[in-house]
Amino acid sequence: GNIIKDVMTKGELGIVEKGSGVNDLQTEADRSAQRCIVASLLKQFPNVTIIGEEGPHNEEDNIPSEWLVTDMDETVLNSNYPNDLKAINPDDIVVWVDPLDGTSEYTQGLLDHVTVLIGLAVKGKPIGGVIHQPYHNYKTEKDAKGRTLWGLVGIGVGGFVPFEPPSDKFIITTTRSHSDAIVTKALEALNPDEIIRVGGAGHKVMMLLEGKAHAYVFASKGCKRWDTCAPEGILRALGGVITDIHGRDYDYSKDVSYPNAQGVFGTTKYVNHQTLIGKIPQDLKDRFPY
Ligand SMILES: Nc1ncnc2c1ncn2[C@@H]1O[C@H](COP(=O)(O)O)[C@@H](OP(=O)(O)O)[C@H]1O
Ligand SMILES: [Mg+2]
Ligand SMILES: [Mg+2]
Ligand SMILES: [Mg+2]
Repeated sequence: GNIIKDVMTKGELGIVEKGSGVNDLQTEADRSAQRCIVASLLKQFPNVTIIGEEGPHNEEDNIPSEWLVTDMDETVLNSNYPNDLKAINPDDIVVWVDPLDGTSEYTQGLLDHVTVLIGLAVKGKPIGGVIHQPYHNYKTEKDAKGRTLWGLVGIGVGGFVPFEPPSDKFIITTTRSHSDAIVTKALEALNPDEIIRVGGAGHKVMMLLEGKAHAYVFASKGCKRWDTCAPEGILRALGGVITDIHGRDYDYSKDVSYPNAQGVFGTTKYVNHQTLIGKIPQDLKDRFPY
């Protein structure tokens, strides 16, 4: 989070167009934050697979020593772990890293949409994650420090207070910078009372976690596993779920292809996931074949 803020303060974003579509940018903040996260994780967990959005890591990467994060969260470490979590083999773990989620919004100065996502998948299932929001409340609080939300299935969540969304209306959150006719059609089929358009998969799932929306719907193949792993891990710790628009789980094992090519459909536990999936017309679903 500090690296992302430092790059913005210096003002030299070093924007590169990644070329896989409209609004697919990378900045110096994406690159540096990924190097920090990957090097810090590898130092303590050399045997787990780590996959980051900004490409494979270089074993010889010498990051500035002050970037290496070595401390751990005592509240999490002191938790009472369920037995199935105690016996995990490092070979079964994949950490999905999105060093800066909401890059479009970052470059446009919509800074509170930005998050850092570190997701934990075990045997292909997203079971936990961390969402760091470096610019939380930055407009209203002087010296705002950002915040870190976490969740682990079987243990719970921390860093925020879960809220139930309003029971008298139905609110969907979706993309603000990657919309198209199909994305819109899927939203119309669900007939929401309100649509909240914000940047980043992390930010949208925070809307679900904090009761600002009931569902996150994105009928597009634009999101990748690193966008959804961490948010999904936390959402699942609260009884919610993310699937594709057919209602099937994504596989987060190390050998999968990265795109969430059948769309993103996330819900809180307060609405019926399969009932909502059932409202998406079949011809629209057929646009997202396996
Ligand atoms: N058509 C597309 N092409 C490339 N990336 C896309 C995309 N649609 C969504 N994404 C990625 O999915 C994440 C959430 O998108 P959105 O804010 O539109 O909901 C963003 O992650 P990054 O900012 O980490 O790249 C965004 O780039
Ligand atoms: Mg990106
Ligand atoms: Mg992302
Ligand atoms: Mg990113």
